[in-house]
Amino acid sequence: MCEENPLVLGIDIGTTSIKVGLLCVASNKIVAFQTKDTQANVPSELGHEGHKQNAPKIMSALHVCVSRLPSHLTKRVTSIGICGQMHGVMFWEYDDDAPWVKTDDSTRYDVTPNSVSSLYTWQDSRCDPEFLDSLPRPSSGAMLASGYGTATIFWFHRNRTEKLEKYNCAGTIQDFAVAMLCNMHRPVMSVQNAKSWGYFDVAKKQWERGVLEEAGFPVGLLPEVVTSGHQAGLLADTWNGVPAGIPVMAALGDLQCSVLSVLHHSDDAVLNISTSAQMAFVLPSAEPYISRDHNAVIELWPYFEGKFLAVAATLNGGNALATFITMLQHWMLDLGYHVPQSTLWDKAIELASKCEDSDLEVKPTLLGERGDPTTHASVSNITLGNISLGKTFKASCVGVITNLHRMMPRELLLENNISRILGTGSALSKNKILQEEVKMIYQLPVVFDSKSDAALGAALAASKYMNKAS
Ligand SMILES: Nc1ncnc2c1ncn2[C@@H]1O[C@H](COP(=O)(O)OP(=O)(O)O)[C@@H](O)[C@H]1O
Ligand SMILES: O=C(CO)[C@@H](O)[C@H](O)[C@H](O)[C@H](O)COP(=O)(O)O
Repeated sequence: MCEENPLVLGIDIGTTSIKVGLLCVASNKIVAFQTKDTQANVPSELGHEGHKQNAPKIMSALHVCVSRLPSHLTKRVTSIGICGQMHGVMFWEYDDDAPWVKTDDSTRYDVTPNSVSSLYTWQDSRCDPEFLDSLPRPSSGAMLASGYGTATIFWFHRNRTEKLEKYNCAGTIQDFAVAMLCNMHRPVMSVQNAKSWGYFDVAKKQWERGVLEEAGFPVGLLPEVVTSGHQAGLLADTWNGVPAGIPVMAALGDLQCSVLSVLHHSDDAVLNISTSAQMAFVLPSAEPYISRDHNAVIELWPYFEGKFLAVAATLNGGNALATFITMLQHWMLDLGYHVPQSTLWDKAIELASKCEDSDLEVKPTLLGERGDPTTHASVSNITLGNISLGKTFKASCVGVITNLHRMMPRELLLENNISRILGTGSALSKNKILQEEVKMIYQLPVVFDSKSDAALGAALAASKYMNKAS
């Protein structure tokens, strides 16, 4: 069915890895897929408060992924949808010259290192509670947290002014990718990503410029905002066989695309566990309302077609388990043994699967939470009988799901007529311990579809919404 049908290229620029897929429009199936860890984390001059990634390295991983797609398929691509890690911000300069140079072999763009900044991600915690309290309150009443783009820009404006003066553009990493592919002098940003930056009024589809200007915020850096699903531009050059001139959608949020990739019924919730983790469901009405009877920690995020997602978003998902594995690897190295992380993952999951249960109690909140940034991780109820590797890893997995359940309990799902959970995200699809704990803690039917992810969602969004009146 897909032999000659048009294909859509979907891209997810995640915090840990890039995912790219080719969607056959006729069958709505992915016909080719590539993924690559970006390994882009760089040490921050602020220590653990700062979380920076090397943007040129992320773009390089993107080019490698797309170059590995079969060329007989990439030449059939008719549009591109891109999503990625929300909230983060990077800066770049596009004056007379672009901060990227297309290579002659049409395989990639080389980003000019000193024309772009690092990516300051959603995990960045430089904006401590005292700094956040010094900022104007968003008039929309929405949350503002460390790692949100506008908060990070405020921090640089007040602490590293000279740094901001070097750049005239700002956006998420996925906005930068779209600007690069379409050779745009200024980026555009979708409502989904604008909301994730803070100081954005979704109803008016506008930045809260008045509040920001009054506080001295460099509003000239704010991108133009467009409807989610809007076309940003046209592919400026042939790219690994993908033909020049095809439409490229304004970049979307990874969470919304993860949901779109798997959600088919209004009584389904979507659990994404990637570097972070979220439980989300679509609110039926355009007027978002969610009962706040529980001590649930729910945010409302713009979805598609004017609808909203009710979301419990924790800062501590796959990253907490990855930190445990990295810690193990470092201990082994200290003892003189190099053990690949893949071996440690496999062994930890294997040993944990042999444990009936674990009464070790792990609170995995290494990064705190947006609603409680000063909290940290802890391990309690340690005995002589529960400190094996298997029991410790199992307790860590239980802790990740228990923490998310605290933010969006089973009762709240039932109140909103949710009868099933759909699982996405590599941390979930690769880890059967997490999968078992979701079923145990939520006591609902759970379906895991490793083929559904944000890259598929980005392609579906481009196919369904781009250049369609909505
Ligand atoms: N071999 C593995 N086995 C199980 N889980 C893994 C393995 N490798 C990575 N992970 C988990 O996958 C997470 C990254 O998931 P991914 O979907 O790539 O993230 P993102 O979309 O945020 O870039 C890591 O934080 C880690 O918890
Ligand atoms: O705050 C939210 C939105 O609810 C988070 O889900 C946010 O989208 C994610 O943490 C970031 O986009 C990073 O996502 P990922 O790299 O973990 O997939």
